[in-house]
This record gives sequence, structure tokens and C-alpha cells, in this order.
Amino acid sequence: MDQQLTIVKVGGKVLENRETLSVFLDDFTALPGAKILVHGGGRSATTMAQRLGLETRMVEGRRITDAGMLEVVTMVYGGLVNKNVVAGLQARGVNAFGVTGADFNLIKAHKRTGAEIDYGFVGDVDEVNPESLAGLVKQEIVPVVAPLTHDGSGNLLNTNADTIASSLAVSFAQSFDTSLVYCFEKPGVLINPEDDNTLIPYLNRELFDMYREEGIIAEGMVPKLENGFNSLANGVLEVVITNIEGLSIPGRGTTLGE
Ligand SMILES: Nc1ncnc2c1ncn2[C@@H]1O[C@H](COP(=O)(O)OP(=O)(O)O)[C@@H](O)[C@H]1O
Ligand SMILES: CC(=O)N[C@@H](CCC(=O)OP(=O)(O)O)C(=O)O
Repeated sequence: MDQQLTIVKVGGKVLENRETLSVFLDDFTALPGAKILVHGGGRSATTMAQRLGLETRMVEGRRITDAGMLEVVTMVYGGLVNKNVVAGLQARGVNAFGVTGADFNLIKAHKRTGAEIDYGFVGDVDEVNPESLAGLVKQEIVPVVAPLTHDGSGNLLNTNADTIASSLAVSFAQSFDTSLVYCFEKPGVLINPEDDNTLIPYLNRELFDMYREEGIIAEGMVPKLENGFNSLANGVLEVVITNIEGLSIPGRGTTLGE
């Protein structure tokens, strides 16, 4: 049997608040075995852009990233958020190191073209090169991955963090028994996103399509689930969507099935 690996993606609202981030880092630290942390930070980028007088535009959960916004997301994801998370893990005795998709040529992407909307410097993933990290991961050194990729010609590209997590999970699944956990501020996928007591504990593609048509699953949850199902179809053993509590209690949250 291959060595087990848990890839956790943590989203904007958990990262933004000092207290929730601290609880998340405690629980992430407590997870046994080899692990990788992928972080978002969309809300922090929006706040920083506002402070710099730049307007944020999102289309279907993706940030329109012009040259000015690319500078902001590079500073916020690759710098502020990534290094705060690394320092937080080091404080808990976890030997973490921070990377973007450009480091170690980890994730190569191309600028999205041909779409009706010009997203600017937004990358679609072409290639993941996990080899450089695999040896470190086996020694339980923990990569902390920022949602930035590169195009091989010197340009950084902004890439959705849920997609980064899924791309890494699929790639690492070739040599590890890989689980993917999407950790955000709600207990999982909900029938009523405003009511935490309406958790859907199990979701397959058929149910997903039905809930999506009914408008029960919408917004940022759609790409998260598409990435989740794509991971399951490509060798990832388990995909769970949950909140911080669900990270430390197995079986909590929404489990995806094929
Ligand atoms: N059925 C649903 N269950 C839970 N959240 C949902 C649902 N439908 C839409 N959402 C929305 O999706 C959001 C999560 O997507 P997103 O903001 O992209 O996550 P993240 O914080 O991980 O980046 C939730 O905050 C919620 O507003
Ligand atoms: C292209 C694109 O939209 N990239 C995302 C990357 C950050 C992210 O995904 O952050 P959360 O997980 O916190 O939402 C963005 O800039 O918002």
C-alpha cells in the first residue's frame, strides 16, 4: 500500500480571521501523517486591493486579474498569507515551507484565452510536477501552497485555490493514497446555505446535478464540487467538504462519491 497523504485546502473566511486561523492551524497540526496545505485568500486580496484603490471584479467565482491586480494577488497570496501560515505552523512545531506553483516548477499553466470574458492573468493548469516535493512530503515536511501558477515564460498567473488543491491531489494520487479535504466556514454542502443544520452528508454527481439545477448548490460551491468530483474520477481516494470542526472529527461534513 502507498503512503497516505492528506491535502487540505483552506478558504478565505477561515484565513481572514485570526482566531479561526489559529484554531484551523491547531487542527491541521494534529492531523497525522504526510500532508500538504493549499490556501486561498481571495477575501484578503479584495481587502488589500481596496486599500490600494483597485476595484475587484469577480465572474463565476473567478477574479478578473489585470496587471495591477496580479501585483496585489502575488503580494497577498505569495507573501502575506503564505508566510503567515508558514510562521503559524512553525510555531506549532510543524516543519512547513511556502511555495507558489512557480517554485520547483510545481504547477505550469497557460493564460486563459478564448473565453467570452477576458479574465486577464488567470491560469488554467497544464502540468503538475510533484517530484521535487514528494521526497519532502514523505519525510513529513509540509508544503504550504499559494494559489499562483506560472507559464514558463516568466509570468505568474492567478489560479483558483480549489483547482490548485484538486490538481495537486490528482498528481500526488499516482504515488500516495491521497485524501482531499476542502475546509471552509460552513459544515459542508447545505440544502440551505444559511442554515448549518441542513447538511448533505453524501453527494454524488447525480445528486449534484439535481441540486445545482434547483439552485440549492450555487456560486463558489459549484467549482469546488466540480474540482472534487474531478479528483475522485482521477485516483483520489476520498474528497470531503467540511469546516474546522470536521477536520478533527472524521466522518463530519459532506463526503463525495462517484
Ligand atoms: N449548497 C451550498 N452549501 C454551502 N455553501 C454554498 C452552497 N451554495 C452556495 N454556497 C456558497 O459557496 C461558498 C463557498 O465557496 P467559496 O467562497 O468559493 O469557498 P472558499 O471560502 O473555500 O473559497 C459559501 O460561502 C456559500 O456562500
Ligand atoms: C482566478 C481566481 O479567482 N483566483 C482566486 C485565488 C484565491 C482563492 O481561490 O481564494 P479562496 O479559496 O479564499 O476563495 C482569487 O483571486 O480569488
